[in-house]
Amino acid sequence: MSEGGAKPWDTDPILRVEHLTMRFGGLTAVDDVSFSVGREDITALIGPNGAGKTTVFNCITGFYKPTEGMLTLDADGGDPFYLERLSDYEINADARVARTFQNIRLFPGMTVLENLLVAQHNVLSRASGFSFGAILGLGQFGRAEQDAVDLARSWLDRIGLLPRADEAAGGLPYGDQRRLEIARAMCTRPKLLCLDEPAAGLNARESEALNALLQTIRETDGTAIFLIEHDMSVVMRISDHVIVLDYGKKIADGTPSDVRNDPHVIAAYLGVSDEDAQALEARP
Ligand SMILES: Nc1ncnc2c1ncn2[C@@H]1O[C@H](COP(=O)(O)OP(=O)(O)OP(=O)(O)O)[C@@H](O)[C@H]1O
Repeated sequence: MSEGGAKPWDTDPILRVEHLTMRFGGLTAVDDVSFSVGREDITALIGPNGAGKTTVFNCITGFYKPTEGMLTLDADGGDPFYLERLSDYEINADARVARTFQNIRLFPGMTVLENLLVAQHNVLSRASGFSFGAILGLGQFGRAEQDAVDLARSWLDRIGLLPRADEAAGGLPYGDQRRLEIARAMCTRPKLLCLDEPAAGLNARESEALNALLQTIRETDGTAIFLIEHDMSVVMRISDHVIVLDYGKKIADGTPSDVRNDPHVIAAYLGVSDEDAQALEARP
């Protein structure tokens, strides 16, 4: 594990996870895990199958209520959001945490553009005041609707799908569907974007396009990215910070080069015993 002074993600975190524990009956899926997610970072959560990665995600995004622990999301100087106390709806709409899932969850029969408009239904519902004027497209609602279309089209432009705006989303190639899902999450203007295995099933070219998209989000949108990923080429190339879980516990936390050379991480991935890991660590 990396040692030394304070890391950038500790000095300016958007999210602090403290002593997170999640038990399912007798099984401890996540065991007293603490880490920070930096405001301007791409942070990766990695680990072998069953290590507890998705469970951590589900706690942060409100799908599970943690058994123990605090999840504090910074609120631009206002009162922070304590995510462990909020519903998944509040975490998304108020704390502005968006997520994607391991399996694609677009509406395949809707058009590409409609998928991005559906994502903005909270803003549109608020602007409508649920009124008759909204049905007629009047006043505030008319403007909000135009803003929603403009935002959706600007995202389609960024991911190169504007020419296919009116096609059914289900007919897009897999890599385009993955990037459309990320664009859909970004249409909610999140402060923290959580991506569950975004590179799963992508070929090398699609993976390249994904990397480029994530880097531009980090650089131009001011959205922190937190991702679970098995594809080490993606993790090592685009992450600023990598956290490694094994059997529910954090075993490493540092820069990509810190964790790449960590004997505990090597041992976890190769399935060697703790004793062998110690021997690896003791080697000059
Ligand atoms: N709802 C649940 N009920 C009971 N056990 C669960 C539940 N969700 C996860 N687990 C268990 O918790 C442990 C961690 O699972 P989790 O899905 O978080 O791991 P993971 O690191 O995301 O794995 P993978 O890389 O295979 O997706 C596993 O033993 C899993 O079977």
